[in-house]
Amino acid sequence: IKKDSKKVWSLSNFDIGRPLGRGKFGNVYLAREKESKFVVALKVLFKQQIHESNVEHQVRREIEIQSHLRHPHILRLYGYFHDEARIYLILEYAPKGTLFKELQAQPLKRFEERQSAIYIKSLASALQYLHERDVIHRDIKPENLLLGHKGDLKIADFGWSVHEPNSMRTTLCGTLDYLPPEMVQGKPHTKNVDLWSLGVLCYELLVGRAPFLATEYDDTYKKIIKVDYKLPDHVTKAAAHFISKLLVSNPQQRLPLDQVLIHPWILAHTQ
Ligand SMILES: Cn1ncc2ncnc(NCCc3cnc(NC(=O)Nc4cccc(C(F)(F)F)c4)s3)c21
Repeated sequence: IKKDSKKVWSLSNFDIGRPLGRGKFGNVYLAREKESKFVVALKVLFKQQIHESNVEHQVRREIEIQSHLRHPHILRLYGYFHDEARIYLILEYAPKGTLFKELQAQPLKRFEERQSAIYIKSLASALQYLHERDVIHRDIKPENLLLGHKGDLKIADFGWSVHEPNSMRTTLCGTLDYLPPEMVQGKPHTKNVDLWSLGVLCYELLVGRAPFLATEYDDTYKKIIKVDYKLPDHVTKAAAHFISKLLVSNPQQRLPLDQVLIHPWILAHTQ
């Protein structure tokens, strides 16, 4: 969006298209800015629900953090506006949708090692950019990873991102699947939580399900604390080694991002 970022936007500046996704706080729609014909995604958040869930501070922080980020693998937040009932986020449109949808579309519901390594490398470089700015994403999962028109990965939804270091304040809701031991135990946590999630994501891309999946909430809890996961036989030794360096209970012992980017499994599949 070329206009100066101080511009005050309103709904009348946009033609609204089809829904792209539905969320707890509101839906996201394809939209086109009328003057420039620039296509965006418009995420609508209902103030009532935001207020009831006491996450106003998170929306403000998301806007503050993401509007200053510029990286090829981070979805742009171009701006925002609000009316009496809703907050609108003006987002970069990702034509190939979520990685979650792409994963479901795979014949075996999982990716080959090469494709998985390409996604993981893109994500690791985006996380390196965030961590250099002391930003922790904290919500890395296939639903929050989008694909550009070339199938290139983009991290989205900074609704849970914070500046490091941090101790959990807002009660967690939704799936535990991606949370590291220190967060499920409500301990203060650092950017190393994103390294754990990178390992969980790598497992899910290669296997087709999350490593600590369980039917009961507290079974997942127990498996996370014990780092209790198994890898199917089709996963190569190099991939298994890579995952084992990230799914480590002690946050300090997780493979740092600069090592992730030169791990033999990543180098073998991406040049
Ligand atoms: C599905 N899809 N397909 C193509 C496509 N192209 C672009 N975007 C899409 N989807 C939207 C992706 C998002 C980006 N940023 C978000 N941010 C957010 O959702 N923030 C947010 C929400 C609820 C509560 C809170 C908080 F803080 F109050 F807790 C914060 S959602 C697309």
